[in-house]
Amino acid sequence: MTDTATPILSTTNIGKQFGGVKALEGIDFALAEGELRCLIGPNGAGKSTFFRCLTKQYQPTTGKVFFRGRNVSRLKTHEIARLGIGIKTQVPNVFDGLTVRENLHLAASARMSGHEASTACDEAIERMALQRIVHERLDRLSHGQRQWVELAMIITSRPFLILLDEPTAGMTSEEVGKTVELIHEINRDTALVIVEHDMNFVRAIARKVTVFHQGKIFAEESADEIMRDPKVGEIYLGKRNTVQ
Ligand SMILES: Nc1ncnc2c1ncn2[C@@H]1O[C@H](COP(=O)(O)OP(=O)(O)OP(=O)(O)O)[C@@H](O)[C@H]1O
Repeated sequence: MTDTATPILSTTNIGKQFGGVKALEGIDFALAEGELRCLIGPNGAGKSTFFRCLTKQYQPTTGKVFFRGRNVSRLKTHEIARLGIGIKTQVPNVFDGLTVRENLHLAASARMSGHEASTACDEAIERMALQRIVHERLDRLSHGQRQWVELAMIITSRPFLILLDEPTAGMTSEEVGKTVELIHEINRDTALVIVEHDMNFVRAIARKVTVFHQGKIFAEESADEIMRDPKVGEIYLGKRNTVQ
């Protein structure tokens, strides 16, 4: 097998049980280098649990997680972050009283020093198009702008892979549109896994989609095929239909 065929991230037989509840069962998942994958599924399907097993917020009950060919099953969140996985959960991870630039500099300084950190901040500001707000305090920004700052903070560490939990939650449709552009920019050199409810966003991202249902992978197809698949419509709506 060549290096390019080795997935950047994979799992074998991931399961998670909460007491008597099997939230996840037998998840075999593989993400190629540079891939952008959306995880979707109806409420309670197991997406968030799987996301948390990947980020190590949860320790899976069964199975293994591999990152760049290395078994990372026993590592903690901060340890996989150090290996080059950027994580954005739904819990804000910014300092409200600091400016955009100061937040970015703090994020970059955790991994690199002086000049290198400044360069990483400049790059992130340009790539996430934050030039106009770089001296604004975080508490003065809109919800969408704060999310973009968090994306910029993640890319200052130049991760190989980014895991995002519902990045467009609470955004206006205009903000969702801009986020699509920013995600595509990030995906030029970084693989991404995105848990997402907003089907317009998933359609716009237009890559392969993994559908969860009742703790298992139900389907794995292109976004277009998923939207047309009546069986996927059925699990969302409880009847034969397509995803809206
Ligand atoms: N901490 C927990 N304790 C007990 N049961 C849990 C816990 N977390 C999740 N579950 C259960 O596991 C199953 C999967 O939940 P999960 O939150 O992963 O689904 P989801 O696809 O992310 O749903 P949503 O879109 O509503 O967030 C559900 O039956 C849920 O009730």
